[in-house]
Amino acid sequence: MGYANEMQNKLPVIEFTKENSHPHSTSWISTRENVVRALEDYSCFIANYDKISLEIHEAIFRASKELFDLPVETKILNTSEYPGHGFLGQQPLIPLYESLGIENTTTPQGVQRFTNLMWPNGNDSFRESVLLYSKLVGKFDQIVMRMVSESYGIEKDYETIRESMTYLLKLIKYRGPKELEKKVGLSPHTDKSFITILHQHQVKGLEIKTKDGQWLVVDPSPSSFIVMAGDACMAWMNGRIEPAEHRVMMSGNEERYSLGVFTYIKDLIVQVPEELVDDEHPLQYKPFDHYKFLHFYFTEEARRSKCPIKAYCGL
Ligand SMILES: O=C(O)CCC(=O)C(=O)O
Ligand SMILES: [Fe+2]
Repeated sequence: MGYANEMQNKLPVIEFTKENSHPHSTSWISTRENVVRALEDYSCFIANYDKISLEIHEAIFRASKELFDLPVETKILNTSEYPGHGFLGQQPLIPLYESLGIENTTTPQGVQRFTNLMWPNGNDSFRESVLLYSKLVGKFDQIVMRMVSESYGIEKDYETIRESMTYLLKLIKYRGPKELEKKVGLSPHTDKSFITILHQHQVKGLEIKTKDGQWLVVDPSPSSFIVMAGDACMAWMNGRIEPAEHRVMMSGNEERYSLGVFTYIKDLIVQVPEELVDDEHPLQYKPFDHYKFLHFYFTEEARRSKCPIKAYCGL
Protein backbone atom coordinates (compact mmCIF):
# COMPACT_ATOMS: atom_id res chain seq x y z
CA MET A 1 0.00 0.00 0.00
CA GLY A 2 1.53 3.27 -1.05
CA TYR A 3 0.23 5.69 1.52
CA ALA A 4 0.25 6.42 5.22
CA ASN A 5 -2.66 7.63 7.32
CA GLU A 6 -2.23 11.27 6.52
CA MET A 7 -2.96 12.64 3.06
CA GLN A 8 -0.03 12.79 0.70
CA ASN A 9 0.26 14.30 -2.69
CA LYS A 10 0.24 10.86 -4.25
CA LEU A 11 -2.65 8.62 -5.11
CA PRO A 12 -2.88 5.32 -3.23
CA VAL A 13 -1.47 2.32 -5.10
CA ILE A 14 -2.80 -1.16 -4.34
CA GLU A 15 -1.31 -4.40 -5.60
CA PHE A 16 -3.71 -7.15 -6.60
CA THR A 17 -2.15 -10.57 -6.75
CA LYS A 18 -3.51 -14.08 -7.09
CA GLU A 19 -3.24 -14.42 -3.33
CA ASN A 20 -5.02 -11.31 -2.13
CA SER A 21 -7.68 -11.49 -4.87
CA HIS A 22 -8.91 -14.67 -3.25
CA PRO A 23 -11.64 -14.18 -0.64
CA HIS A 24 -10.88 -15.86 2.71
CA SER A 25 -7.13 -15.29 2.37
CA THR A 26 -5.52 -13.20 5.09
CA SER A 27 -4.20 -10.72 2.60
CA TRP A 28 -7.71 -10.31 1.13
CA ILE A 29 -8.78 -8.73 4.43
CA SER A 30 -5.89 -6.27 4.55
CA THR A 31 -6.30 -5.38 0.88
CA ARG A 32 -10.01 -4.86 1.51
CA GLU A 33 -9.23 -2.28 4.19
CA ASN A 34 -6.83 -0.47 1.89
CA VAL A 35 -9.39 -0.38 -0.90
CA VAL A 36 -12.07 1.12 1.32
CA ARG A 37 -9.69 3.63 2.86
CA ALA A 38 -8.48 4.73 -0.56
CA LEU A 39 -12.03 5.14 -1.85
CA GLU A 40 -13.12 7.08 1.23
CA ASP A 41 -10.09 9.35 1.20
CA TYR A 42 -9.38 9.73 -2.51
CA SER A 43 -12.49 8.37 -4.28
CA CYS A 44 -10.06 6.30 -6.34
CA PHE A 45 -6.91 4.24 -6.30
CA ILE A 46 -4.33 2.91 -8.72
CA ALA A 47 -4.49 -0.85 -9.00
CA ASN A 48 -1.65 -2.99 -10.20
CA TYR A 49 -3.42 -6.01 -11.56
CA ASP A 50 -1.26 -8.64 -13.14
CA LYS A 51 -4.08 -10.77 -14.60
CA ILE A 52 -4.08 -8.37 -17.53
CA SER A 53 -0.83 -9.20 -19.27
CA LEU A 54 1.31 -7.01 -21.47
CA GLU A 55 0.05 -9.05 -24.41
CA ILE A 56 -3.59 -8.26 -23.63
CA HIS A 57 -2.71 -4.62 -23.04
CA GLU A 58 -1.05 -4.40 -26.44
CA ALA A 59 -3.80 -6.29 -28.22
CA ILE A 60 -6.59 -4.08 -26.88
CA PHE A 61 -4.82 -0.86 -27.81
CA ARG A 62 -4.01 -2.25 -31.25
CA ALA A 63 -7.72 -2.96 -31.60
CA SER A 64 -8.53 0.56 -30.44
CA LYS A 65 -6.22 2.18 -33.00
CA GLU A 66 -7.72 0.07 -35.76
CA LEU A 67 -11.17 1.25 -34.70
CA PHE A 68 -10.29 4.95 -34.67
CA ASP A 69 -8.70 4.59 -38.10
CA LEU A 70 -12.11 3.77 -39.57
CA PRO A 71 -13.81 6.61 -41.45
CA VAL A 72 -16.09 8.88 -39.42
CA GLU A 73 -19.06 7.74 -41.57
CA THR A 74 -18.60 4.26 -40.10
CA LYS A 75 -17.94 5.36 -36.54
CA ILE A 76 -21.10 7.45 -36.36
CA LEU A 77 -23.12 4.29 -37.04
CA ASN A 78 -22.52 3.46 -33.40
CA THR A 79 -25.48 5.13 -31.78
CA SER A 80 -27.10 4.63 -28.41
CA GLU A 81 -30.22 5.72 -26.63
CA TYR A 82 -27.92 7.00 -23.88
CA PRO A 83 -25.99 10.18 -24.56
CA GLY A 84 -22.29 9.46 -24.66
CA HIS A 85 -22.57 5.69 -25.08
CA GLY A 86 -22.39 5.78 -28.88
CA PHE A 87 -19.93 7.84 -30.91
CA LEU A 88 -18.67 11.18 -29.66
CA GLY A 89 -16.30 13.40 -31.57
CA GLN A 90 -15.69 16.85 -32.92
CA GLN A 91 -17.42 18.43 -29.96
CA PRO A 92 -16.72 22.18 -29.87
CA LEU A 93 -15.91 22.22 -26.14
CA ILE A 94 -13.60 19.21 -26.29
CA PRO A 95 -12.21 19.19 -29.84
CA LEU A 96 -9.35 16.79 -29.04
CA TYR A 97 -11.63 14.06 -27.76
CA GLU A 98 -13.23 11.17 -29.63
CA SER A 99 -14.87 8.06 -28.18
CA LEU A 100 -16.86 4.98 -29.07
CA GLY A 101 -18.86 3.01 -26.54
CA ILE A 102 -19.55 -0.71 -26.56
CA GLU A 103 -22.63 -1.60 -24.53
CA ASN A 104 -22.81 -5.00 -22.81
CA THR A 105 -19.11 -5.33 -23.45
CA THR A 106 -18.64 -8.35 -21.18
CA THR A 107 -21.03 -10.44 -23.29
CA PRO A 108 -20.21 -12.10 -26.64
CA GLN A 109 -23.44 -10.67 -28.10
CA GLY A 110 -22.63 -7.09 -27.10
CA VAL A 111 -19.17 -7.22 -28.64
CA GLN A 112 -20.36 -9.08 -31.73
CA ARG A 113 -23.05 -6.48 -32.37
CA PHE A 114 -20.56 -3.63 -32.20
CA THR A 115 -17.92 -5.43 -34.28
CA ASN A 116 -20.39 -6.22 -37.05
CA LEU A 117 -21.57 -2.64 -37.09
CA MET A 118 -18.01 -1.39 -37.63
CA TRP A 119 -16.82 -4.28 -39.82
CA PRO A 120 -19.72 -5.91 -41.65
CA ASN A 121 -17.35 -8.69 -42.77
CA GLY A 122 -16.26 -9.28 -39.21
CA ASN A 123 -13.02 -8.64 -37.37
CA ASP A 124 -12.14 -11.57 -35.15
CA SER A 125 -9.05 -10.12 -33.56
CA PHE A 126 -10.93 -6.96 -32.55
CA ARG A 127 -13.87 -8.94 -31.20
CA GLU A 128 -11.69 -11.34 -29.24
CA SER A 129 -9.43 -8.68 -27.75
CA VAL A 130 -12.36 -6.56 -26.62
CA LEU A 131 -14.22 -9.44 -25.07
CA LEU A 132 -11.20 -10.79 -23.24
CA TYR A 133 -10.20 -7.38 -21.92
CA SER A 134 -13.75 -6.50 -20.84
CA LYS A 135 -14.28 -9.79 -19.07
CA LEU A 136 -11.05 -9.46 -17.13
CA VAL A 137 -11.79 -5.89 -16.10
CA GLY A 138 -15.36 -6.90 -15.25
CA LYS A 139 -14.06 -9.65 -12.96
CA PHE A 140 -11.69 -7.21 -11.38
CA ASP A 141 -14.54 -4.77 -10.75
CA GLN A 142 -16.38 -7.54 -8.93
CA ILE A 143 -13.37 -8.27 -6.73
CA VAL A 144 -13.19 -4.61 -5.76
CA MET A 145 -16.92 -4.32 -5.10
CA ARG A 146 -16.95 -7.52 -3.11
CA MET A 147 -14.23 -6.09 -0.91
CA VAL A 148 -16.14 -2.84 -0.47
CA SER A 149 -19.44 -4.51 0.32
CA GLU A 150 -17.91 -6.97 2.78
CA SER A 151 -16.17 -4.18 4.54
CA TYR A 152 -19.45 -2.29 5.09
CA GLY A 153 -21.45 -5.47 5.76
CA ILE A 154 -23.67 -4.91 2.72
CA GLU A 155 -22.87 -8.07 0.72
CA LYS A 156 -26.55 -8.97 0.22
CA ASP A 157 -27.34 -5.55 -1.20
CA TYR A 158 -24.34 -5.75 -3.48
CA GLU A 159 -25.40 -9.19 -4.68
CA THR A 160 -28.71 -7.73 -5.91
CA ILE A 161 -26.94 -4.88 -7.66
CA ARG A 162 -24.36 -7.16 -9.20
CA GLU A 163 -27.04 -9.19 -10.91
CA SER A 164 -28.28 -6.01 -12.62
CA MET A 165 -24.86 -4.64 -13.52
CA THR A 166 -24.05 -3.86 -17.13
CA TYR A 167 -20.67 -2.88 -18.46
CA LEU A 168 -19.86 -0.22 -21.03
CA LEU A 169 -16.41 -0.08 -22.61
CA LYS A 170 -15.42 3.29 -23.99
CA LEU A 171 -12.50 3.41 -26.36
CA ILE A 172 -11.12 6.91 -26.26
CA LYS A 173 -8.68 8.84 -28.41
CA TYR A 174 -7.31 12.36 -28.01
CA ARG A 175 -5.39 14.07 -30.74
CA GLY A 176 -2.55 16.32 -29.73
CA PRO A 177 -3.47 20.02 -29.51
CA LYS A 178 -2.35 22.27 -32.34
CA GLU A 179 -0.31 25.35 -31.65
CA LEU A 180 -2.33 27.91 -29.69
CA GLU A 181 -5.08 25.36 -29.15
CA LYS A 182 -6.22 24.65 -25.58
CA LYS A 183 -4.70 21.56 -23.98
CA VAL A 184 -7.87 20.35 -22.29
CA GLY A 185 -8.63 16.81 -23.44
CA LEU A 186 -11.63 16.40 -21.19
CA SER A 187 -13.00 19.02 -18.78
CA PRO A 188 -13.22 18.29 -15.03
CA HIS A 189 -16.12 15.98 -14.18
CA THR A 190 -17.26 13.05 -12.11
CA ASP A 191 -18.55 9.96 -13.90
CA LYS A 192 -22.24 9.09 -13.86
CA SER A 193 -21.32 5.43 -13.54
CA PHE A 194 -21.29 3.27 -10.46
CA ILE A 195 -17.59 2.43 -10.83
CA THR A 196 -15.15 3.37 -13.59
CA ILE A 197 -11.93 1.51 -14.34
CA LEU A 198 -9.55 3.45 -16.58
CA HIS A 199 -6.48 2.31 -18.43
CA GLN A 200 -4.03 4.49 -20.35
CA HIS A 201 -1.65 3.77 -23.18
CA GLN A 202 1.82 5.35 -22.94
CA VAL A 203 0.79 8.99 -23.11
CA LYS A 204 -0.25 10.49 -19.80
CA GLY A 205 -3.00 13.05 -19.40
CA LEU A 206 -5.37 11.81 -16.74
CA GLU A 207 -5.47 13.95 -13.59
CA ILE A 208 -7.46 13.34 -10.43
CA LYS A 209 -8.40 15.98 -7.90
CA THR A 210 -7.71 15.31 -4.23
CA LYS A 211 -10.01 16.48 -1.47
CA ASP A 212 -7.62 19.34 -0.74
CA GLY A 213 -7.87 20.55 -4.31
CA GLN A 214 -4.65 19.37 -5.94
CA TRP A 215 -4.66 17.79 -9.39
CA LEU A 216 -2.54 14.65 -9.37
CA VAL A 217 -1.20 13.17 -12.61
CA VAL A 218 -1.63 9.43 -13.12
CA ASP A 219 1.31 7.89 -14.95
CA PRO A 220 0.44 5.23 -17.51
CA SER A 221 1.70 1.69 -17.10
CA PRO A 222 0.59 -1.51 -18.90
CA SER A 223 -0.34 -3.24 -15.64
CA SER A 224 -1.98 -0.35 -13.84
CA PHE A 225 -5.61 0.68 -13.76
CA ILE A 226 -7.38 3.55 -12.08
CA VAL A 227 -10.45 2.56 -10.15
CA MET A 228 -12.78 5.49 -9.46
CA ALA A 229 -16.13 5.82 -7.73
CA GLY A 230 -18.90 7.36 -9.81
CA ASP A 231 -22.01 9.37 -8.92
CA ALA A 232 -24.24 6.30 -8.55
CA CYS A 233 -21.85 4.73 -6.09
CA MET A 234 -22.10 7.78 -3.87
CA ALA A 235 -25.90 7.63 -3.89
CA TRP A 236 -25.99 3.89 -3.17
CA MET A 237 -23.48 4.29 -0.37
CA ASN A 238 -25.35 7.15 1.27
CA GLY A 239 -22.41 9.46 0.64
CA ARG A 240 -19.75 7.33 2.38
CA ILE A 241 -17.74 7.25 -0.82
CA GLU A 242 -17.71 10.31 -3.08
CA PRO A 243 -17.20 10.33 -6.84
CA ALA A 244 -13.70 11.15 -8.11
CA GLU A 245 -13.30 14.44 -9.93
CA HIS A 246 -10.96 14.06 -12.88
CA ARG A 247 -9.93 15.62 -16.18
CA VAL A 248 -7.56 15.03 -19.07
CA MET A 249 -4.83 17.52 -19.96
CA MET A 250 -2.74 16.94 -23.06
CA SER A 251 0.84 18.11 -22.86
CA GLY A 252 2.67 17.22 -26.06
CA ASN A 253 1.36 16.75 -29.55
CA GLU A 254 1.26 12.97 -29.38
CA GLU A 255 -2.07 11.17 -29.67
CA ARG A 256 -3.38 9.59 -26.51
CA TYR A 257 -5.43 6.41 -26.25
CA SER A 258 -7.32 5.33 -23.16
CA LEU A 259 -10.03 2.87 -22.17
CA GLY A 260 -12.80 3.18 -19.63
CA VAL A 261 -14.96 0.38 -18.31
CA PHE A 262 -18.05 1.90 -16.71
CA THR A 263 -20.57 -0.03 -14.64
CA TYR A 264 -24.28 0.83 -14.63
CA ILE A 265 -27.24 -0.75 -12.90
CA LYS A 266 -30.05 -1.62 -15.25
CA ASP A 267 -33.72 -2.36 -14.53
CA LEU A 268 -33.40 -2.07 -10.79
CA ILE A 269 -34.42 0.60 -8.35
CA VAL A 270 -31.28 1.20 -6.34
CA GLN A 271 -31.72 1.73 -2.63
CA VAL A 272 -29.30 2.75 0.10
CA PRO A 273 -28.60 -0.35 2.24
CA GLU A 274 -30.12 -0.10 5.74
CA GLU A 275 -26.70 -0.77 7.23
CA LEU A 276 -25.49 2.58 5.93
CA VAL A 277 -28.20 4.60 7.64
CA ASP A 278 -27.98 5.55 11.32
CA ASP A 279 -28.07 8.63 13.56
CA GLU A 280 -24.65 9.67 12.42
CA HIS A 281 -25.50 9.01 8.76
CA PRO A 282 -29.11 10.00 8.07
CA LEU A 283 -30.54 8.85 4.75
CA GLN A 284 -29.40 11.23 1.99
CA TYR A 285 -30.71 9.59 -1.19
CA LYS A 286 -34.08 8.38 -2.39
CA PRO A 287 -34.31 5.09 -4.31
CA PHE A 288 -33.25 5.81 -7.88
CA ASP A 289 -33.14 4.37 -11.37
CA HIS A 290 -29.58 4.62 -12.68
CA TYR A 291 -30.50 4.78 -16.38
CA LYS A 292 -33.14 7.42 -15.75
CA PHE A 293 -30.41 9.42 -14.07
CA LEU A 294 -28.38 9.19 -17.29
CA HIS A 295 -31.24 10.85 -19.14
CA PHE A 296 -31.74 13.41 -16.39
CA TYR A 297 -28.06 14.36 -16.56
CA PHE A 298 -28.57 15.99 -19.94
CA THR A 299 -31.56 18.10 -18.92
CA GLU A 300 -31.49 21.81 -18.22
CA GLU A 301 -32.21 21.16 -14.55
CA ALA A 302 -29.14 18.94 -14.22
CA ARG A 303 -26.96 21.42 -16.12
CA ARG A 304 -27.93 24.14 -13.69
CA SER A 305 -27.22 22.07 -10.59
CA LYS A 306 -23.82 21.74 -8.95
CA CYS A 307 -24.32 18.04 -8.32
CA PRO A 308 -26.73 16.32 -10.74
CA ILE A 309 -27.03 13.10 -8.72
CA LYS A 310 -28.11 15.10 -5.66
CA ALA A 311 -30.53 17.10 -7.80
CA TYR A 312 -31.89 13.82 -9.13
CA CYS A 313 -32.34 11.73 -6.01
CA GLY A 314 -30.90 13.62 -3.04
CA LEU A 315 -33.07 14.16 0.03
O1 LIG B 1 -9.15 9.36 -20.97
C1 LIG B 1 -9.13 9.25 -19.76
O2 LIG B 1 -8.14 8.86 -19.14
C2 LIG B 1 -10.36 9.62 -18.95
C3 LIG B 1 -11.66 9.45 -19.66
C4 LIG B 1 -12.84 9.86 -18.82
O3 LIG B 1 -12.69 10.46 -17.79
C5 LIG B 1 -14.22 9.55 -19.25
O4 LIG B 1 -14.41 9.05 -20.37
O5 LIG B 1 -15.14 9.77 -18.47
FE1 LIG C 1 -14.51 10.36 -16.63
